[in-house]
Formats: sequence, C-alpha cells, structure tokens
Amino acid sequence: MSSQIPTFQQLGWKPFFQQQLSLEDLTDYSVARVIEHHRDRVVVISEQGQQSLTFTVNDEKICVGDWLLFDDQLRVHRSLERQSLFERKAPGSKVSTQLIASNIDTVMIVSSLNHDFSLSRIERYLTLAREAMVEPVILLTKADLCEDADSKREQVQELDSMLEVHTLNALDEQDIKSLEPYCRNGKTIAFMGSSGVGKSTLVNNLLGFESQQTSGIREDDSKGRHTTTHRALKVMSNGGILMDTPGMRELQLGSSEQGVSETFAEITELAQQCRFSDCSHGSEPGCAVQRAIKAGELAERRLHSYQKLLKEQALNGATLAEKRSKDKALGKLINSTQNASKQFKKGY
Ligand SMILES: Nc1nc2c(ncn2[C@@H]2O[C@H](COP(=O)(O)OP(=O)(O)OP(=O)(O)O)[C@@H](O)[C@H]2O)c(=O)[nH]1
Ligand SMILES: [Zn+2]
Repeated sequence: MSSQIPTFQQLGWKPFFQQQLSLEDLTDYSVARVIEHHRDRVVVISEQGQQSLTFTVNDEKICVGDWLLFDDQLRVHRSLERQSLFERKAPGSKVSTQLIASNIDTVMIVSSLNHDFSLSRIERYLTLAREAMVEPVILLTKADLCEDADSKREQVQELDSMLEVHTLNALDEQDIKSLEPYCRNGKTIAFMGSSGVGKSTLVNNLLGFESQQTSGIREDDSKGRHTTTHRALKVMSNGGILMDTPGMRELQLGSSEQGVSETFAEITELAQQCRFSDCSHGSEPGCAVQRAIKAGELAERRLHSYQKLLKEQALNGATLAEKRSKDKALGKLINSTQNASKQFKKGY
C-alpha cells in the first residue's frame, strides 16, 4: 500500500455499502476495508490509515475485500453485506467453503494465445466469475508470439457476444494502457488464469512497477515475491484497487447452477425447445440442441463443455446435499436426546 492514504471512494466505497449504515453506525463506529486476513485478526485500511483489528466473540466469516465497522478498541463490530464473493471448496473438505475475496468489480480472465489457449478453460473461468457475481473480461496475452491472434479472439467472442475480449502483449506499455478503463478510481479488479500466462507481468505493469523490473522477470523474482509480506489489496498507479490473493488461482466450480446456465445461455435456451423436459441432449427424438448442432448453429464442443461442467456441479451439489441431510440427522438426534431427557425429568 502506498504511503498516501487512499480515499473511501478510491477504496471502492459505493452507495450499496452506504445504504447498510444506520445513523448509530456512523456515530459509534468507523468503516474500513479488509486488506489482510489472519487467523485472529484482520488488517484494514480506513480513512485513518492502516490498522489491525481483533475479532469479537461472534466472529463472522470475514475475507479480504470486505467492508466492516469497528469500534474505538479496534474490535470488529460487523461486516457489511457483500456485492460479490469468490469462494472455493476448502482443501481436504468436500463440503465447507473457503472465502477468497469479496467486492470485486471486474475479474480479468487471462489466457495466453499459445499453448494455454483453451476455450473450455475460458468457459470454466467464466462460470466461476458469474457465480461470484463479478463482471468478467478476457485478456488473451502473448499476442506478439501468436500468428492467428484475431481468429482466436473471434472464437472467444463467439462464446458470448457481450463479452469484452482483448488481445495484448503484456510486456507492451501501450497494450497495458488499454486496460485503464477497468482500473480507474474506485474499481476493484482481480486476475485469474493458469500459471505462466502473464498475470504477474500484467499486475506489475498495472501497479506501475515497470521501472523496477526493466530487465524482465528473473528466476529469483518469484522467490522474492513470496518473502515480501503479502498484501492482498494494492492500489494501482491510476487509482484502482488490485485484489491479488493467491487463492484466486486455485478456484473450483461451486455448486450453484446459475453460473453454468449463464455461461451457456444459448444451450439453456435451446433446451427449452427440446421435446422432453428432462432431455439429456443425446439421442432423444425432438432434441433442439442436437438439431442446432446438425444445422451448424451450435458447436458440438460447447455441448460437451456444458455437460462436463454440469456433471462437476452435480457432484459438488450432491456433497452439499449430503452435508445438509447429515446436519438434519444430527439435529434429530439432538432433539430426540433432549426429548428423552425431558421425558426422563418428567418421570415417564
Ligand atoms: N512475449 C510475451 N511474453 C509474455 C507476455 N506475457 C507474459 N510473458 C512472459 O511470460 C512469462 C510468464 O509470465 P508471468 O507474468 O510470470 O505469468 P503468471 O501468469 O504470473 O505465472 P504464475 O506466476 O506462475 O501464475 C514471463 O517470462 C513473461 O515475461 C506477452 O504478452 N508476450
Ligand atoms: Zn435436448
């Protein structure tokens, strides 16, 4: 974080958050945004600068990017409702989720135009972005190393005509400038994409670090990145906020169906015209999806991606449902034990 204290507006304060405050909140508490999350405390930035806050007993689940209220004793009072949230399944657990980052406006889905380029991977990230309620933008890097950049760009655009798709050389200053509209004052952005596609290069250039790293990224720089304290929230040279949490890179598909159906809107729409409401779009008669594939209006690849993601989701959904039924069973057990002890007390 730069030495200058950013203004609230710069930090991403919006009417959406303002509306959640009562008069009492404003007089009794201070407002801040979380920039680091630790086991027993959070580091926040407010109009007073950077502060470390302790949790109260009623420790709610807080994550980087959250807005919260705190008292004079530097204790968290409560966090405000989020506008968007990235979460993932906690490692080692099929059921609980881990909060990654909240209140992001735009997520940059980065894919390089060489070996990493994969429409299915992009679709996967699009689904994640939509589940998180975050606007996606596609950045296709290494355009300088690719001969058919335009045709690949078109393939991505065909996934969704409303999608913003850029091809660029992440090392080129002019190309970085084209991203400025997304990085303005008050905007929070984040990056997603597999290893080596140019995320760090983009991040460093957007942060205005190019003067420090003119000779490109050296091998030992990646080590250096890890030894410096990791601030998840950084102010970019033109005022926007960059959310740079390591967890964003290992995101997995959640359990809601909405992300998939939005990402594959044309299939969702076609499916409504299938003769059978539970059509699997295989060999059923009257399948509108198969008809569109045969007519060349829908790529077969799209249907495969769609089905694959739906299957993954069903799997995630099942584990959540299992968890719920377990919780219910536990609830029943507790109730019956309580009833039994009541009955016992009553002398039955
Ligand atoms: N020619 C060219 N090289 C690029 C471009 N973008 C990134 N690179 C190079 O690709 C390599 C990997 O880039 P990084 O920015 O480290 O990739 P990353 O996505 O951060 O990778 P991880 O840190 O592993 O997640 C570096 O050597 C960059 O200089 C580009 O648009 N054009
Ligand atoms: Zn069908």
